[in-house]
Amino acid sequence: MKQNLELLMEMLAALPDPVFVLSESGKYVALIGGHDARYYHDGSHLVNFSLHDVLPKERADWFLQEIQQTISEGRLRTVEYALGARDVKGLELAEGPDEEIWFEGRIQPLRKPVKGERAVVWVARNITERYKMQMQLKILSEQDELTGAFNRRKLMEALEERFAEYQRYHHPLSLIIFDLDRFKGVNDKFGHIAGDKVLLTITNLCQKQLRQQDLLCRHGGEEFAVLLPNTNLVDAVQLAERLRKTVAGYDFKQELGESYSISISAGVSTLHSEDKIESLMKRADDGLYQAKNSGRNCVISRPS
Ligand SMILES: Nc1nc2c(ncn2[C@@H]2O[C@H](COP(=O)(O)OP(=O)(O)OP(=O)(O)O)[C@@H](O)[C@H]2O)c(=O)[nH]1
Repeated sequence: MKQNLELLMEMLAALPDPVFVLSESGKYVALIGGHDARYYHDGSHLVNFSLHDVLPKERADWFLQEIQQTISEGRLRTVEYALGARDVKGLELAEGPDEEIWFEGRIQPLRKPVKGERAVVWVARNITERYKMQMQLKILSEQDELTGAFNRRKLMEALEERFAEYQRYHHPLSLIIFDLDRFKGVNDKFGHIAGDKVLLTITNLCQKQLRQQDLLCRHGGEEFAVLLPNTNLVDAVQLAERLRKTVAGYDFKQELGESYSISISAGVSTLHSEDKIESLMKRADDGLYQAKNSGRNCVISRPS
């Protein structure tokens, strides 16, 4: 019996992740495990304090709500959250990671009350490395490798999101589709690698002209799209003109080894009520087609 108890105590003390017992009213009832300072700060002083004693109100409210929801559902729940040592009173100077830690919290209701209150076990696992890798993968999955602009997949995702917003709030949404003029000639004369440099430079030139909320995507080989939230057709055309002038006014000497000008053609459209994403794209595409047929290096808007 004594041996079993000793083993149990040994096991509890050696738990790699901190395990809290938190009451329904938000009190830290107990804490065991999580002693490796590479991953965790020592929070043993928290016991007998309340969430609201040691955390900013908003954070404490969130933890409390998760505890209460777990108790009311009566089953294991998993949450993810970030918390830094400086968010928790008394941990500021404790040994442990300097940066904010991402945690996976696994919350399990206890079967019996503790000190007269219902309570949960909250296992807090440091998942910062995994979280960072997920974020990196997400960025990579949304990015065009050559230019660093967003890719078509991100464009479609953003279009869906903005379209849903438009349906609710009717904020204007416009789209520019532009394409390099006679780019085949650039590749033929200077080679594909030089052509790649041109694509990268054009991306950077355009990006500098855009607001943070605008989304520049490489839509196909030498075709780009710019999604413009909160922008009406008149302003979108103005921006497309600015992009056109910026590219046309640039000398690609550094990229191609000799003075060389390249132009773009653009089509512009804006979302209407009763519209679909496909029709917004089609009108911008039609505008681009018309711009190519009108001699290139120009912008054509297609209101309808
Ligand atoms: N260097 C480089 N070239 C590309 C890439 N993707 C597409 N292209 C080239 O872009 C050129 C597109 O040629 P076309 O569709 O004939 O169009 P264009 O010569 O630009 O003529 P217009 O669009 O009619 O003005 C082709 O030479 C493709 O090889 C890329 O990633 N890198």
